[in-house]
This record gives sequence, structure tokens and C-alpha cells, in this order.
Amino acid sequence: MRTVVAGILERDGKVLVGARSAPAWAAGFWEFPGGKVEGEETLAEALAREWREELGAEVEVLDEVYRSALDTPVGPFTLVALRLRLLSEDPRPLEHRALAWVAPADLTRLRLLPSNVPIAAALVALDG
Ligand SMILES: Nc1nc2c([nH]c(=O)n2[C@H]2C[C@H](O)[C@@H](COP(=O)(O)OP(=O)(O)OP(=O)(O)O)O2)c(=O)[nH]1
Repeated sequence: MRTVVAGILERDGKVLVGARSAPAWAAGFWEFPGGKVEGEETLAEALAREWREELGAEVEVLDEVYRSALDTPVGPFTLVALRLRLLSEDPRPLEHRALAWVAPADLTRLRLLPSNVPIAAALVALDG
């Protein structure tokens, strides 16, 4: 089963989310930035690559906060959300339409990718 990794970066009680620009079915939805694990990459290596490519930022993985099955138009995946620590300058929207810092309790006010709604709930529970 292939894996999609999603990165959770927290700062001052808020988490970073990005508005997708593609593909068409997902454009405009907010997500936790990340992407598909390629080849023999570890989850941490894949997330570091995606954040470098999409956000121009260096990150390292702290811990796993969520894992579930994910159905997408290009087939089934496992979705894993990992908390991150920022090692570089701030993330920039190199591929997203926009980035935003949002408190976990406010994430459901955004048009999140449906698969990310339970991740938001997990973050609220962790906050509690
Ligand atoms: N990045 C990301 N993708 C997610 C999340 N939740 C979710 O359902 N997805 C879906 C959207 C896509 O179908 C898939 C990830 O694809 P992607 O387009 O981000 O991956 P990628 O950067 O490797 O893209 P590509 O090279 O295959 O074009 O997982 C999430 O929180 N973050």
C-alpha cells in the first residue's frame, strides 16, 4: 500500500495549513502539506523532501499523530500525519495558493480535504 505523509507544524498554538492549487478535485481545499512517499524513502525522508519542494523549508519529524486508510481518485493510500520541527526559515507557498496558521479548534471552519477532518480532531484532542 502506498503512503501519503502530511506534516503538522505547530507554532504559538496554531498549525500550518495550505490551500491546494491542484489537482482539480482538490484545488481550493486546505490540507496539511505533504505528499506521496516515493520508492524506498522513509516517511521522514518523504516529508522532508515535500516540505523542501513545496514550502522551501527544512523540517524534521517529531512524532506520529494520526494514521488511517485513504481513498483517492488515483487509488488507495495510507495517510499518516507527523508532527514536525522547523529547522530553517519559515515555509513559503511555492506550490500552494496560500498558507495560513490556524488554531486546531478553528480548522473545521476551513474547507479542509475531507481526509483531514479527523486529523484536525486528533489535534484538538492532543491540545486538550
Ligand atoms: N499532501 C497531502 N495530501 C493529502 C492530504 N490529505 C489527503 O487526502 N491528501 C491526498 C491528496 C492527494 O490525492 C494525495 C497526495 O497527493 P499530492 O499531490 O500531495 O502528492 P505529491 O506532492 O507526491 O504529488 P505528485 O508528485 O503525485 O503529483 O493525498 C494531506 O493532508 N496532505
